[in-house]
Amino acid sequence: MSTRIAFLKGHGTENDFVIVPDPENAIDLSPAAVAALCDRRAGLGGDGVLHVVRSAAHSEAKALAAEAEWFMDYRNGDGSIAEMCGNGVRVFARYLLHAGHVTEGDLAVATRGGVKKVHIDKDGDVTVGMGRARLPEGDVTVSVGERSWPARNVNMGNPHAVAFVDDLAQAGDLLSPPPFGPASAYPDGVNVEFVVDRGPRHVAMRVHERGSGETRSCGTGACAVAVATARRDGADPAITGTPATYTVDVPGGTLVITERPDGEIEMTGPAVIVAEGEIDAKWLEYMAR
Ligand SMILES: N[C@@H](CCC[C@H](N)C(=O)O)C(=O)O
Repeated sequence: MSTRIAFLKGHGTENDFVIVPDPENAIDLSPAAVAALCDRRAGLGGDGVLHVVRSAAHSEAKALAAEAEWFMDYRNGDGSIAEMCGNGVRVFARYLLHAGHVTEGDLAVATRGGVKKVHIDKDGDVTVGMGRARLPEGDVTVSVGERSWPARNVNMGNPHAVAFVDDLAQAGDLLSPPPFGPASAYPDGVNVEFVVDRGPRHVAMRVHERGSGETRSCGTGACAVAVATARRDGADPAITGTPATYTVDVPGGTLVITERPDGEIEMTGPAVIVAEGEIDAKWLEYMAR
């Protein structure tokens, strides 16, 4: 009899994930296995995988086990590893509630970007403390085809290049082939956001994610956009002493981002579980061969 592997499907503003509960870290999730799960035609389909592991059972999270029982072992759709996924951590928390591992309210989740504090609301929204943004100096340019734009370099634990454009369509129908930031600035690749103004402290963006292609939302990307827009607008909470809140529309919904005077950034938005099921371990083994 073949072994079954449980999975769930979830999304945060349509940034969608295959969730693989694996408390004791017993499943071999090779990059090829992740890519097979995320394949939208031959697999389940997703922008990435949320591998749900007890911190104590994972070499990268053991040291965080006293602070956070669960580790989000996040993988991009192509199987690569990323430091952080903002929508992922909100969907991860929604899964923990769904599975009865936690109750509504506050919890901590271990990630490669450190321990994140999460709040699960009764109304369905999930808020995550994303930490502080770093804004490395240096000129960055992003290009799509023949067009190029200057961009702001923002690090949210993972790298982002934020470009302000006149019209989101300027970046093309589909952000592929990938927009390009100078290789020297991003030796490990970069996520690229294109941004337009919608109103006071209100913007809209499209994103091309490293390791996943164009997605319908990116949480770390929305935070990078909020910070880049605030600085462009001359709003720096560390100087003004007042929080700056931006509404960021993404193709898959809306995220609300607040940067506080101490630099800490909070992101709020929906996180949904849409399905659950099982796959045959032999199928995964075959696809990952
Ligand atoms: N969609 C995510 C970001 C996932 C990681 C990114 N593709 C990277 O490689 O840095 C989010 O919601 O933040």
